[in-house]
Amino acid sequence: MQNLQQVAISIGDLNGIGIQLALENHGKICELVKPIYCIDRAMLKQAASKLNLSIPEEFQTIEDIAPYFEIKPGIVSKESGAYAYASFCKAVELAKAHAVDAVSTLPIHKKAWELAGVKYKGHTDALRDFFDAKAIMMLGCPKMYVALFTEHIPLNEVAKSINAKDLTRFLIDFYHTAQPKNTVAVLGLNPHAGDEGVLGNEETIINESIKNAHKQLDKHVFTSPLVPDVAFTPHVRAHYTHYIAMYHDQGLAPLKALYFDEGINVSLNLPILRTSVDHGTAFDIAYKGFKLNALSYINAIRYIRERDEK
Ligand SMILES: NC(=O)C1=CN([C@@H]2O[C@H](COP(=O)(O)OP(=O)(O)OC[C@H]3O[C@@H](n4cnc5c(N)ncnc54)[C@H](O)[C@@H]3O)[C@@H](O)[C@H]2O)C=CC1
Ligand SMILES: NCC(=O)COP(=O)(O)O
Repeated sequence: MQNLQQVAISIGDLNGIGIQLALENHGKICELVKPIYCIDRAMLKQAASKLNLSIPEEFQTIEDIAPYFEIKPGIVSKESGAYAYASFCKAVELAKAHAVDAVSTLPIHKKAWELAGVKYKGHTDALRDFFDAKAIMMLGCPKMYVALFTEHIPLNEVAKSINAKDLTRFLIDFYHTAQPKNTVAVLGLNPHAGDEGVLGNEETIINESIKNAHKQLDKHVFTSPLVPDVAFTPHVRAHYTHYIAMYHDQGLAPLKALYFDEGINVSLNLPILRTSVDHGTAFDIAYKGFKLNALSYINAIRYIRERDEK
């Protein structure tokens, strides 16, 4: 039998659903990889007891992640934010030291990170800084992946963030790291992709970036800016597996409408492999005995396994 890869799993916000996913799916995860959970035993026991779940055998944990605190299901808290961040940092530390082959992250709450004084909006943002690399956030599944040119910024900053230098670099990095086999659909920004300048001009910059990228790659990879409200209709989707969106909800609203259950989040263009679930902390259903959908979590781990097999 093939040696399984070791994967550090950061435990996410312990007031949310991540720990239930980890406990309930340990058996399935162990068929794919060897997981190491970045959580102290005492915190694990507290969570398992609150969930009324037993701790599976050979559930490998790590001590001294962060101070013990009382789990408060569904509550945004500084303590839980600090623990989630420390757990993520431990997972990255293991990957940096080559003690694991990859990292997979359970969901964190952005406000809890902020309350804990964490300066990053999310994992991707932090990884960019940790590795001084231009990480690319891509979510999806083999039927449809969407990479985000801008992500966790306010909407009123999107248009001014679109410039040819950064977008050209992004397109080239995306091509090298996502390795798309087919033409990649690039979205315009404005309604009707600007309608030849009637409704905005950012498409001129997007077009220029696409041309620059084609020249530097010496191949034709990307479409011209597509009309965003048409780009995800079934007959257009039939032509593409990879999309590039100019902002978060332009890409993720259609993706999650179509593939929320099975989708994952992958950080491209980094020296380590990091995947994640595509959903958040789901505080509304945490510790309430709800049956969770675990497909995103399992697929996030499966992606790591399949990358190893390639
Ligand atoms: N990978 C990560 O760390 C991510 C973190 N977040 C963060 O999570 C927090 C909460 O985000 P929301 O917008 O409320 O989205 P959410 O994904 O936590 O919840 C949206 C809806 O989907 C349901 N849901 C989510 N995952 C589920 C699962 N596995 N099984 C069954 N139902 C599930 C929830 O109950 C809720 O009704 C925010 O701070 C957000 O930024 C959001 C996405 C990814
Ligand atoms: N919308 C994706 C999300 O919020 C997760 O971001 P990250 O934590 O993977 O950077």
